[in-house]
Amino acid sequence: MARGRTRRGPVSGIVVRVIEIQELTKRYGGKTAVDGLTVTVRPGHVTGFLGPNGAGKSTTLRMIIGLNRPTGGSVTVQGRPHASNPRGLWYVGALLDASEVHGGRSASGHLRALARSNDIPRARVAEVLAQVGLADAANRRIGGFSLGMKQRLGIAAALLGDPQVLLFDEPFNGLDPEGVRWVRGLFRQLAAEGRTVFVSSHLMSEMQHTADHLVVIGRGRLIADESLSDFAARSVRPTVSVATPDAVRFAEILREQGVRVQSTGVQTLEVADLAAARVGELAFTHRVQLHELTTHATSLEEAFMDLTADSVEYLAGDPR
Ligand SMILES: Nc1ncnc2c1ncn2[C@@H]1O[C@H](COP(=O)(O)OP(=O)(O)OP(=O)(O)O)[C@@H](O)[C@H]1O
Repeated sequence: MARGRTRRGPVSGIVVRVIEIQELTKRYGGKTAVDGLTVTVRPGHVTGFLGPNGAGKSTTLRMIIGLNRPTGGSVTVQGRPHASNPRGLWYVGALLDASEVHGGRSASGHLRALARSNDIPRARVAEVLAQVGLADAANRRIGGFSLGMKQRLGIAAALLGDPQVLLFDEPFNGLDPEGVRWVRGLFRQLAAEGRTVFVSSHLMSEMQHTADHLVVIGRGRLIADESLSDFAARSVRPTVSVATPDAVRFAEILREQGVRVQSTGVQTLEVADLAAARVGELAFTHRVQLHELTTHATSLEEAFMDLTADSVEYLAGDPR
């Protein structure tokens, strides 16, 4: 934080960094984009906000900062509706749509305008441009920026007011692998500083290396709100692939033990909920010859797709 600044929280002397979402609903005509969502997003974590396309993530983020007005329910940041916070960027920094910037302006001109309208010291502009790696592009027109550079500029704008609450909508779009690694490190650092970091994505593969807590929605409704490790423990079940010339008999033996078995080919089986060592022991006891015994873990991405399968709005057609 810039020297000499004092943070004026909503309650004198106390900084509340939490986002409280209560029964939040947004309808567009007959379409319900967000449907009675209740979630608390806490400080000190990177919270991943996951859901398939059209699940209502962007609409929720826009309602958090008062850009969209809820049809029902409420959302408060640091104890009050954000739209009523004067000098908003001191409280909440948000990267929503990185392409929504004036292409004719320079990067530093864009940030200077934001700083001016939010009463933020001008010195912060150079600080945040350096922080996101755009110091050399400070005077270049945004219109010539790549999508990745626009994302970095959007992140710089979010950091400008040194806020305790940060929202990022699909921040990895357009970033190269080095950019992705950098953003992950930045989010972890911001959370370690005790800030609230809420990051939307429709890809679990992006979130599993970024977030430590997950909020999953589908069709505007809450599906899961738990730590990444709890989600993984609950949903990632190892399966064991078995290849044997005696597949039919071995499947019977396993079923007699109460084990779930599926035939995956003439000589192959997939065994659920039983460790490979135990499968091997049973084969040995019953003199079943094994050609292969391999453990697979379902990926978190598969678990996420299973979880949200009923809420996917846009399914690709059969490519025949
Ligand atoms: N201004 C609007 N007018 C009408 N419908 C809208 C509007 N904004 C969003 N919607 C609809 O609300 C639903 C939720 O959209 P939203 O953009 O919040 O989803 P999302 O989870 O952010 O999706 P994505 O990952 O594709 O960005 C979608 O069905 C969308 O078509």
